[in-house]
Amino acid sequence: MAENKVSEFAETVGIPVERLVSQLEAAGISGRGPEDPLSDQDKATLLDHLRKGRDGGEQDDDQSPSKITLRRKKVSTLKMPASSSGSGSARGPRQTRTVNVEVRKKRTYVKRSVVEAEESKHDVERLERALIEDRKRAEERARREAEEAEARRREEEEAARKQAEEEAAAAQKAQATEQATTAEQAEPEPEAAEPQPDPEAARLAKEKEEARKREEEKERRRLEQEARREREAEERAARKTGATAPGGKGKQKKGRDSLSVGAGKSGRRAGKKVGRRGSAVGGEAAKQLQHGFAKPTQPVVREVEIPESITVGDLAQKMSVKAAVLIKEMMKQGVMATINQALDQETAVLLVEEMGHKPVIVREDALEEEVLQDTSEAQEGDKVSRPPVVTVMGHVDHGKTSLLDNIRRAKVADAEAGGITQHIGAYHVETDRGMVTFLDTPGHEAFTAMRARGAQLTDIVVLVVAADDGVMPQTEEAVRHAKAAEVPLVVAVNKIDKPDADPDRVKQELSQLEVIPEEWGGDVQFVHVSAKQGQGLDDLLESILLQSELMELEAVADGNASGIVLESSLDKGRGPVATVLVQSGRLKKGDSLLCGTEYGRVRALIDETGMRVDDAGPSIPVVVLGLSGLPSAGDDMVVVADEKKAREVAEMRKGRQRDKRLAQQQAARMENLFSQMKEDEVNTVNLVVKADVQGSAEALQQSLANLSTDDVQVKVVSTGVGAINESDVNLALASNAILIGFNVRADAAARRLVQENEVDLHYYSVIYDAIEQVKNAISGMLEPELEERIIGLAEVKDVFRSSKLGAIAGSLVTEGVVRRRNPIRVLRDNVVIYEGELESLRRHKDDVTEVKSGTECGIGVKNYNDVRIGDQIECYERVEVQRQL
Ligand SMILES: Nc1nc2c(ncn2[C@@H]2O[C@H](COP(=O)(O)OP(=O)(O)OP(=O)(O)O)[C@@H](O)[C@H]2O)c(=O)[nH]1
Repeated sequence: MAENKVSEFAETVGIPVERLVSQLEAAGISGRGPEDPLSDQDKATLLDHLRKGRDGGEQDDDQSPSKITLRRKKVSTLKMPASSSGSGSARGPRQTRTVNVEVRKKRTYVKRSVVEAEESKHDVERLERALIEDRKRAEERARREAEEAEARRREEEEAARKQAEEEAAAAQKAQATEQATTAEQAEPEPEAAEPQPDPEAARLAKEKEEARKREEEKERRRLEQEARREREAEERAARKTGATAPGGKGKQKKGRDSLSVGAGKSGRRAGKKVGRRGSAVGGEAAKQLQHGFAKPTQPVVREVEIPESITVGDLAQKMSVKAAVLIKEMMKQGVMATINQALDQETAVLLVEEMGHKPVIVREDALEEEVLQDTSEAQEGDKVSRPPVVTVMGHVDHGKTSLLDNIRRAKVADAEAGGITQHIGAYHVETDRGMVTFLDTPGHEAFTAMRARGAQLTDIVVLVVAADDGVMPQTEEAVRHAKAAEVPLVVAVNKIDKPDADPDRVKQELSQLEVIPEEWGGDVQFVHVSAKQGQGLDDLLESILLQSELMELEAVADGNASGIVLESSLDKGRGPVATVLVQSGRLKKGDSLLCGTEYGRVRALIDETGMRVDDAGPSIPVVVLGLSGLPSAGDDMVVVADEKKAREVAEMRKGRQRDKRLAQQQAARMENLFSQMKEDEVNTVNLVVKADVQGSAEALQQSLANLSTDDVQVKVVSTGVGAINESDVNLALASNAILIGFNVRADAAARRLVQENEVDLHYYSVIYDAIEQVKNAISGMLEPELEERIIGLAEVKDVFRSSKLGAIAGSLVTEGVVRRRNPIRVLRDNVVIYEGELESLRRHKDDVTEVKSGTECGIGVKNYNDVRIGDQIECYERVEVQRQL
């Protein structure tokens, strides 16, 4: 920038070129000729060097004399003859005079360095002057450039402002029309969303303009600061190159403060920079501002990704609106929500559309679908016929367990408490005619629970009806459930061995439920059996297989297996154990499994007889070892090629389940609130259920919840598998619930807690008992009903009028007893014409409390004198009757 040649600079400074060159050499800038360029940096280095030289010279003076003066004195004698004039001759001979001559000489010797220092001092002064001039010129130039840049910037700003105003006005018009349709949606700036008159737009533009100016001023200051920092850095660098004489530090600093070559240079550069950048920034800013202003005038349509569940707060954030705005929008739609409330995908999509954005549904189950797709593809192959899966249903004690037991040729019924089927499992039996798989369920509860989860397992329902008992409530329910699931029935008319067995009655009663026997023209096979004696069982199996043939049940027998989880439990030694029913493909040892929210590799397969097997084909139930946790009954089971993917899907499902549970809890809380507000009359029985296996827990939950009536709500707060522990007791305490242990007991700690807090704990080993007892408990909670009972009736035979007592009906008690204190009704032709109470009851002028049938009496009715001969007076009482469910 301020570079010039050495010769030019020597001329400016006013010293010979040779001296400047030698000074440069001495300052460490060697190899410079008169025509070589000299940079500002070089000048600064030279100046520093010279200053040091000067300062160093001064210091030398103090230590040794800079000059020596020598003085020399020479004295000589000169004899001169006296003068010969008249007066002196008369007295004596001729005389000589002696003259002393003193010659003095003085010489001063000056040290060479002092001379040089003197010269250097002059040089420094000259150089400083030159550099000051130089800097002044540079500053002047920078100032001019900055002014020019500022002028340019102003022009551009003016142009930008005008353009922005024009655009604002145009956008304002456009928005006014748009306002009508988009209202206040999708506008991040509320003020921009409102229609405004033109002056308002101008004001806004002005405000924007001012904001922009402030911004630019800030930018300018930043650039200046940057320049200053740069300058200082350069100075520091310059100082480093010449910093050798510590003695001169203080002065050097002073000099640096007063004069800086770097400052001039940087200042100019900074000036230019500001100018250049300033104008550039000004231009950009203008563009940005044009854009920034125009932005809110149009609705910003965002693509909003919506997962399966999202909170109100998160959704608002995705749309770049405040949560309050979204909540307001929801209120408009009639939904009251809080910021943390979870919304399902459907609702979220509606809201996003409502607010003018584009919903993008995030398919979290893409991976899941891919995994399942792989399995179904791996199952492709020829379908072969498969064994039917049978569920046995029927009324309690009609012989379901005995039947299954007999078919299986195992003594299950005897081993079980109460002789009632408890474990929900499955087993398959081989017959001469083929294979049949039986689901060992306690009735229709588990069947329905499975169906509720979308798991259609059962191909055929065997309806057990005791021939001596006929169709009972649970028989009817079973029929209803089977029909709802469109599963064909085979009726086993059981206990045919009993003397009072009446199979025709069974047929009759079932046909009323539209279960018509084949021999009566229907399509249902009726088989007479005796589970106890094993009679007719082959016929039953044959009928089942016949039915299954009609249904042409088929499945792919090879490839990756898929099926349904029947039950699961935690085995101390073996970890999570799950019974699965293979529906398609072949499940093998070593397969990677995905089971609901669990995954794993099949470590072992065990059949219903406890034997280890290598694989299991369609319709075969098998116990699987090696899962990560306990899947739920009804969960899908699939074999996947990639265990890692299975794990990912399982984790994802768990997360989804958690979200769903949270959403449900939220809903439940609100529901509770509302229901409490609305019907504080409703009593609630809370239950905490723990059972030995998942299936029993679910069956209990279902059955108990079904006991709910309009007056009493039965809520199963929690169900679980395993012993009752402290946390269960705490939960029961917190929710004021009754604890139910089904085939499980409380551990020591839990027992202590139960005793301390007097928690209601009941153990059961028969589902029916559990249900009955809860039912009784609920009955106790029902508000007793008030029932009216007529206790006596009297016929009016005559009417006496007394001034004191009014009308007195002379009556004969025809039925029961008429009591003085009980309420009465007056009936005329069996129609109630008055309702009230007795004023007086007399017999032979004596007041009595009651009059029995066949006795005459005088009855005075309070506040009623219109009693007539022939009327009847009915006496009744109100009694509380405990209601039953
Ligand atoms: N005489 C006779 N008794 C039978 C027959 N089948 C079952 N029983 C008896 O009926 C009672 C109930 O039989 P279960 O098999 O336990 O009845 P269930 O339907 O399984 O009962 P839950 O599991 O409680 O639903 C038992 O005492 C059996 O011995 C039969 O064919 N003849």
